[in-house]
Amino acid sequence: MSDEKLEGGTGAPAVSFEQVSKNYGAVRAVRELTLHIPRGRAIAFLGPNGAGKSTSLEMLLGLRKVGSGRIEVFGKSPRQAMVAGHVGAMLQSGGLPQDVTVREVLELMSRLHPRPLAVDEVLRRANIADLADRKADKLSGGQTQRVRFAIAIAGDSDLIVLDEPTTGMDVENRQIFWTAMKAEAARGKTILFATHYLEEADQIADQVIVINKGRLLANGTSADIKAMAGFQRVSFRLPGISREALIDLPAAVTIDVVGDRVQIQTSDSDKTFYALIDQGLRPMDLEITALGLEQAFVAITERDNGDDDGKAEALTMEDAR
Ligand SMILES: Nc1ncnc2c1ncn2[C@@H]1O[C@H](COP(=O)(O)OP(=O)(O)OP(=O)(O)O)[C@@H](O)[C@H]1O
Repeated sequence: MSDEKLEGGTGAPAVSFEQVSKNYGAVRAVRELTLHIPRGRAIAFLGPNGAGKSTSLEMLLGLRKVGSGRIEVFGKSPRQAMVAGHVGAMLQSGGLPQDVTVREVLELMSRLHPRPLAVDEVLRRANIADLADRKADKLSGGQTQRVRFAIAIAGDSDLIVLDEPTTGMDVENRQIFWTAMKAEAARGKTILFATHYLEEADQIADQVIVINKGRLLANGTSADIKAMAGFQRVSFRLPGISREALIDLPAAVTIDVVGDRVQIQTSDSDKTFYALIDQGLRPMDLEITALGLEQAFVAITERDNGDDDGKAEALTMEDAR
């Protein structure tokens, strides 16, 4: 069987996880994770520290054994997909070799791939032509990250996996990096990236996957995730109010009362606001703000952490619509 093409069947998703679990002793790092990632999209993989992102990505790359369940990459096992050159990766840690230039590093790495890009093309795509003749071990943290991204794309792979690629980059390096990454996505590559920079995920990702405590919490567009969390925050002052008096407000997702300050996350701020008025209440210093992805992420993970029956119900795109 030739590995030149994606024989997993043209319909096979880029990545599928079926009921995947992984324990480290007593730590349940990944729990019954089922995911399907279509081809040609940029997907943000989000979760708080310790949620199981790196473990999932390492299993997907064939670097860590799957505990139970099944992972397929273009219809193949992770290892087969790796060997066939379908996957390029940039992991969280990993330095660059000493005493060689960036160009030499890329030449070396290209030899590991069955169908590498020309090194000049990699330098161009990763926007690091200016670093080509610099010694690889003498670069700044942000420059090192950009060279590591170049290594990830050097094989012209169909799937590019990036684990917190912009850690340590300043704003300028991050912008250069995301421009290069978006260009790869525009070439039809599937890009799966874990990040803690949620604003960037919001701008760049076609699809957002959120995991918490090793389980799938949400899977949809950025707008879907915001809708799941409650789209807006209504905040006002109302002296003497109790949380109990507000508990039946329509569309309210969470209600917090601290002193005379009330904060409500709502999926429909008009409905919530008019219900307040209908109850004869007169809120003061009213503010209505849209939730960003970061606030939505915090809201859904906090809600899940407060869910003490231990069972998370994954929210999907269908739920949000
Ligand atoms: N090699 C290991 N041995 C034991 N426990 C581990 C190991 N690697 C990870 N863990 C634990 O498994 C859980 C998931 O860790 P993982 O690194 O996959 O999470 P993460 O979402 O990538 O976190 P972060 O955002 O902090 O990088 C955590 O509780 C972590 O402490």
